[in-house]
Amino acid sequence: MRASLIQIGVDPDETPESRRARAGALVRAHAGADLIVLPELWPMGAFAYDLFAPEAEALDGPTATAMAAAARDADVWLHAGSIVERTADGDLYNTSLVFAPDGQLAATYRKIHRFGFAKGEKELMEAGEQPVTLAALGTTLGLATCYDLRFPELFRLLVDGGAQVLLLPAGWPEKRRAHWTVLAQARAIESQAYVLACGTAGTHAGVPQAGHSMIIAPDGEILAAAEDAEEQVITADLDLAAVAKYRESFPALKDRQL
Ligand SMILES: O=C(O)CCC(=O)C(=O)O
Repeated sequence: MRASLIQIGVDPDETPESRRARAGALVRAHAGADLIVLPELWPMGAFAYDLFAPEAEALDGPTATAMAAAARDADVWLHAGSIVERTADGDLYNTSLVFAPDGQLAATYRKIHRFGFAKGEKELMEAGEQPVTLAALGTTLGLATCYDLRFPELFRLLVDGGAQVLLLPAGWPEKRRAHWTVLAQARAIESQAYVLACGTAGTHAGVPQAGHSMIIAPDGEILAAAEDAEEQVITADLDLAAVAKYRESFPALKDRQL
């Protein structure tokens, strides 16, 4: 299974509308992949708190519509990163969207751990409550978003739900890049699962982004990595059958006591 991560640049000099068109074109340009992953809150930027309410949209809003069309045109599974979702009640969530190759919305995940200390997401958004896994591509995908990476108990629940490939869109800041690399590798190693961690490039709301997106194997080996925080696409071939074999040969998950 071929996976590509699009580390899209999120800078304030581009409108969300223009970025949506560009993201759609990038997805179409990588139509040879089976699975494409975009970052967290890329339409406006994960730290652009003042744009959360103005850019919030329903699950059939402009980002979802554009990404459904891109998934269909490229004939790929598309984890379209996350949007600020506005519900019918007016609540906001940081919601990830996964589209099937026919353009149908196959899964949504509302970020459980909100980032921002007492401000940002904590102040402006509601917390999701439900871990999400979905069957796709002959495996099980587990969904998590950015700050969730710091909470291994969520990843245990995803593994218990059958996840063998963990998808993590993010808008991780450069100043904590060391945590990004170590924690993403740790989640892969302890989950004995692939981790596809896709961050953003550029600087928005004055926060330089870490970039350095990674595709990590179940034994922690980094199979592909962005070399910096510039916009780029990274690709790797995943051996899905190898996950069960690896878990069998090194039975750390089976040896859990708690
Ligand atoms: O945990 C961190 O250091 C960054 C998390 C973050 O930026 C986010 O969840 O949006």
